[in-house]
Amino acid sequence: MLEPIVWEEDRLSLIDQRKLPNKLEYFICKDYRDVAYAIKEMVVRGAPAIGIAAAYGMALAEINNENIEEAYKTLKNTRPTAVNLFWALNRCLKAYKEGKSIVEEAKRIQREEEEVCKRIGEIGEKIVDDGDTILTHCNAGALATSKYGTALSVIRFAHYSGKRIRVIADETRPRLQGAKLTAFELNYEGIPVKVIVDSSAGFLMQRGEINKVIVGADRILRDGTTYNKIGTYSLAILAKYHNIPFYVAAPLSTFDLESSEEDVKIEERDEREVAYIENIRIVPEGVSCINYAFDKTPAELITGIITEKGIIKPKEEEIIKLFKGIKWKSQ
Ligand SMILES: CSC[C@H]1O[C@H](OP(=O)(O)O)[C@H](O)[C@@H]1O
Repeated sequence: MLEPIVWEEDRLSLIDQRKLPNKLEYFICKDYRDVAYAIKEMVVRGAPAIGIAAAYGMALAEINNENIEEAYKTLKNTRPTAVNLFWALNRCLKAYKEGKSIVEEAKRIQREEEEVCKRIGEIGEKIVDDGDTILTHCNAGALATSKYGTALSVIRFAHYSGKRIRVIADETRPRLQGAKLTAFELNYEGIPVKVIVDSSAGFLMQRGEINKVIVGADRILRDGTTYNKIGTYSLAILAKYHNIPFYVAAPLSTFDLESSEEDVKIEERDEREVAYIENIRIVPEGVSCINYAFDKTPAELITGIITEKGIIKPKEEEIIKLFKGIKWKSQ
């Protein structure tokens, strides 16, 4: 399986996801600034993955004897929507303030998230039926989490269990995580996958060619409102209209029990991501673009949330129960 995040004691090596699928190369981070750059420029992306990378950014600040508070602030300001980033940074800052090793805390976070993603797959594969065609959006795979993935972990474990599934990955404009990353990951492991343009999803649903939709998440509020890659909300509406089950797969580190919708900043990225494809301008000069990187899906459009502690309905009382007996701070 791919290893997108590799800690090598004095450096952090990240698969440069901007270069996939044509080149499999590592981007080397020697200090926390390199990690901040890698997160902001999407060398590494995906909610759990950016949390783990940021944790190692703090670890690099520790071994380089740099200002930990400065490193924390720089890394915290890279991307605003995925709550895993803040959850991981706060765990590292707490370890530092308690006189513990940040390096060891970062390693612990990576190990835990990998284990959690495995559990999500083992639990979630039960909602997949033999013969299903599953639509997924963006990339919620090993490349987004360090190992297994979330939505792709469910898909992987269904495949491993012998279920004959087919995956439809929509390309996910503008950064094309579906076409470039999900298709790469699944093809790399021999899991049948086809790529479609984003606007085909509704037509395939109308033709009865999609049995389930499974996506990842970047932040889930206590009322089940789910923030994920732009286009997720549209898919949820389409799935509802066509009575197709719509699942979100996410670890507890993606839940944010403290924030309300007003608190959540939806990242707006450089409009050149929309205006250019592979350095060729496709939008007339002088015409500007809108480039929200995420949208929000209300709980009533979600069939279930697959977590490492089980599959729940997106209801506040079920979400709160996930955290029963756990001391947990999202922010
Ligand atoms: C398993 S979380 C993956 C999540 O993150 C992606 O966003 P980005 O590629 O911009 O980091 C997308 O929302 C995925 O669902």
